[in-house]
Amino acid sequence: MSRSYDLVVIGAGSAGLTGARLAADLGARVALVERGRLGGDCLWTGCVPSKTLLHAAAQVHAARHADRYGFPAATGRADWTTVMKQVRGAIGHIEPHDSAEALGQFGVEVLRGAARFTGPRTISVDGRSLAFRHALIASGSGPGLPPVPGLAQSGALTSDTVWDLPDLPGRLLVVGGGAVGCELGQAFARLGSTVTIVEAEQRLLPAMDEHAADLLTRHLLAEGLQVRTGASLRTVGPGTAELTGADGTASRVAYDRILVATGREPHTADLGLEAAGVRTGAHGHIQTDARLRTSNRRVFAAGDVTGRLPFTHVAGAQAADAVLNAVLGLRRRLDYDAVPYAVFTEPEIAQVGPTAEAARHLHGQGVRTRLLPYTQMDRAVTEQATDGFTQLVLDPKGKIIGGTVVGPRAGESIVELAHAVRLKWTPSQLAATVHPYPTHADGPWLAALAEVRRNLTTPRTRAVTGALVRLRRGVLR
Ligand SMILES: Cc1cc2nc3c(=O)[nH]c(=O)nc-3n(C[C@H](O)[C@H](O)[C@H](O)COP(=O)(O)OP(=O)(O)OC[C@H]3O[C@@H](n4cnc5c(N)ncnc54)[C@H](O)[C@@H]3O)c2cc1C
Ligand SMILES: NC(=O)c1ccc[n+]([C@@H]2O[C@H](COP(=O)([O-])OP(=O)(O)OC[C@H]3O[C@@H](n4cnc5c(N)ncnc54)[C@H](O)[C@@H]3O)[C@@H](O)[C@H]2O)c1
Repeated sequence: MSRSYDLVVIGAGSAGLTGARLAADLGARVALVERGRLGGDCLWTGCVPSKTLLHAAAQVHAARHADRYGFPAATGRADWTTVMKQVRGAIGHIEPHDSAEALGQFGVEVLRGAARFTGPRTISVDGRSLAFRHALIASGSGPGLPPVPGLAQSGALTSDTVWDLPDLPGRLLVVGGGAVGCELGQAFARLGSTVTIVEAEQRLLPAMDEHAADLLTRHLLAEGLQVRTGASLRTVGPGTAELTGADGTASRVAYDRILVATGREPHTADLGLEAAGVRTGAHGHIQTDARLRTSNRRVFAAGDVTGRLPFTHVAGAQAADAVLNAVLGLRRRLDYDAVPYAVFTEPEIAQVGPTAEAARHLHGQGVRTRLLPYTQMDRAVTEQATDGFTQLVLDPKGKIIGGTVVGPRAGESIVELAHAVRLKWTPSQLAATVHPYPTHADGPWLAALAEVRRNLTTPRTRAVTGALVRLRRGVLR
C-alpha cells in the first residue's frame, strides 16, 4: 500500500526545505525525502562554509596589513584546524533549523533515503511506495570534473571535499575562475597558500561585468595569486599540471593540491524520470515552463536542478512559486531579470539584470550606462576601498534594467538596484529616496543622482530652467 501525500519533495536543500515548509504552512500533507544531509549544499559545502572561510581569511588579511594602522603586522600562515572550527561552528549554528525535528514542527514528514519515480504519480524511497498529488524535484547539483588526463587520479578536490582537508595546502591550483574559484582562491591565498587560478575564458567571472572582473583580477594579482586566463588544463601528473594557453603554448604549474571549480552538473541520473514522463534538456537539467512545471503536469522542479541562476535565493524563490502553483493552482512566475547575485571576494561584486554588454545585444546601441567611481563615494574613501564603482544600465527609454556594484557590501547595495529593475524605475525614482550619509548604499544612490544631474543639464533643460530663472529675476526684484 502506498502512503499518499499532497506534495512529495525530493531533496532537502535550499529549494526543498523552502518548498516543504511552505506547503505544510498552506495545510498540505507533505513528505520531504533526503538521501544525504538535511540542509543541502548551501549549508554543508556551499554558501555557509565558503562565507565563513572568506570571513576568516579577511581577518587574517587585515592582521597582515595592520601596520597601516600603527599596529604590528602579522606574518605566517593561518592554522587550518582553528579556521575549520569556525566553519563548523557556523554550520552547527544553522543546522538545527533544517533538522527533522524542526521540520516536524512545521508539519513536514521527513523520509530518509533515495527517491525514485516509479510512475507518473508514485515515488519509491528505498522500497517504500509514496503516492503524490504533486511532486517537487529539488535534487540540486554537484561539482563536475573535466575529462583531463590524470586529473581524477591526482586526488583533486572539489567544493564537496575541500572542507575535509587535513591542513592548509602549500601550493593550491584552482581550476576554474568562476564564483567558487575566485572566492575560495582568494580565501586560501589570504590564509597562506600559494594559489594559481586557471580560467579557460579570457577573464575571471566571465558572466559578470568585464570591468568588475578586471578589477578583481588586479586585486588578486596584488595579493600574490597567479591568474592564468585563456588557459586550460591539458594533463595532470604527480605534483605538476600542464596548461595550454589560447595561442597553443604549453606551460607547467607545480601544485600540492588541485581544487576543481569548473561548474556543476544536475542530480537527475537516479530519479527514474522516464517513469514519470519528466524530460531533461541538453545539459541534463530538468525542463520546466515559466511556472516551474515539468513535462508531467503534476511534477514541478526548483533549484539548481533547473539550470536557471544556480543560487540559494533563487532555489528558495523558485520553490515557493512552484509550491504555490502546485498546491493552490496559482500561476506565479519568477522575474529572473530582477534577481541579484553577489560574489563575496574582496572587492565584492554584485550584479542584477544584464551587463552593459549583454544589454546592448538585447536592446541595441540606445543602451546607456552611468558609472560612479568609488573615489567619489565617501564611505569607500573612509575605508580605503575606492577601487570600486556602481554602474547603472539604462534601456533606451532611460529605465534602469541592470546594474553592477563593486566594493564593500556590494551584495547589500545591489538590492536597491534589484528593486529598481523589478519596479521599472528611472534614476530619478531611485534618487527620490534620501539615503543616510555615509553608507555603502550611497553608491547606487549617487549614481542615480549623477544621472538626474546629467538630465538637468542638457542644453534643452538648461534653456528651460535658465528662462525660468531669468523670469523670476524679473518678477522678484
Ligand atoms: C562553494 C559554493 C559556494 C556557494 N555560495 C553561494 C552563495 O554565497 N550564495 C548563493 O546564493 N549560492 C551559493 N552557492 C550555490 C548554492 O549552494 C546552490 O545554488 C544551492 O545550494 C542549491 O540548492 P538546491 O536546493 O537546488 O540543491 P542542493 O542544496 O544541492 O540540495 C539538493 C538535495 O537533494 C538531495 N537529493 C538529490 N537526489 C536525491 C534523491 N534521489 N533522493 C533524495 N534526495 C536527493 C541531495 O542529497 C541534496 O541534499 C554556492 C555553491 C558552492 C558550491
Ligand atoms: N557567491 C555566490 O553566490 C556563489 C559562490 C560560489 C558558487 N556559486 C554558485 O555555484 C555554481 C558553481 O560555481 P563554479 O565556480 O564551479 O561554476 P561557474 O560556472 O561559476 O564557473 C566555472 C568556471 O570554470 C571555467 N572552466 C570550465 N571548464 C574549465 C577548464 N577545463 N579549465 C579552466 N576553466 C574552466 C568556466 O569558464 C567558468 O568561468 C555557480 O553557478 C554559482 O551560481 C555561487
